[in-house]
Amino acid sequence: MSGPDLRRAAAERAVALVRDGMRLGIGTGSTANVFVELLGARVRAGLDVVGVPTSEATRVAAEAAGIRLATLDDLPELDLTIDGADEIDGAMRLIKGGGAALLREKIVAFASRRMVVIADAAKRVETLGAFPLPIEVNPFGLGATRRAVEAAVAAAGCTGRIVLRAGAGGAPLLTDGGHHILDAHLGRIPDPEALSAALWAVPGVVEHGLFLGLATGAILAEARDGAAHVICLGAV
Ligand SMILES: O=C(CO)[C@H](O)[C@H](O)COP(=O)(O)O
Repeated sequence: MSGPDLRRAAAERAVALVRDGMRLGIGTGSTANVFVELLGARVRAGLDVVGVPTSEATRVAAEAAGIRLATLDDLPELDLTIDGADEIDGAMRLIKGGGAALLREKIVAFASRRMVVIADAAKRVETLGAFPLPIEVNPFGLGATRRAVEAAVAAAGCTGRIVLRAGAGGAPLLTDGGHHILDAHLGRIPDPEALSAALWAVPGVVEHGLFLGLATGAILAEARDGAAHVICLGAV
């Protein structure tokens, strides 16, 4: 049983949640890509939905799959968002942004009545933080913002390296919004709410990858007895 099999199992369960007429938020990443592929097959078989993609990469994939797309200007309220995650804890708090799409992902999730996470069950953790926390920052004043982020991280009881994420070619990565990402290698985040508040207080921070109180459900796939099984958390 491989990672791709588990991603497919979670995405298959998620696509079964989609009903005719739904306004969907469509996530980013390898698991969300499988969802896009499966949703496209249902659309071609006659399902009528409209989707808001959370990244340029997802927009391209969804268009190629034949999914009708809109923006949050056209559709400010969505019925359901399906997205991946880098970590999920027992309270369905998430770390997201491994694919650098956290800003649009959070805007779309916030505009959505329900957000269901799809992931390999290996992403489930006791305490968030083993996955480096992505922090999206404005390029202006990067050095000062970085210092302020380090202070905010310390004030929230965390320690660790803050690394500017590089893109292809080694230059600092630029997100779809034209920002940089600082990855905070914290190991553990004892109080995600405190860290969230501390980061939001830094002017150059555009958004961070802690998704707190946004996920309403999760579909996690694990291998058991040579087959993929899904575990559902929350309302799915
Ligand atoms: O937050 C994300 C992108 O910004 C992704 O949802 C997250 O990185 C999980 O990706 P994958 O399904 O490829 O493991």
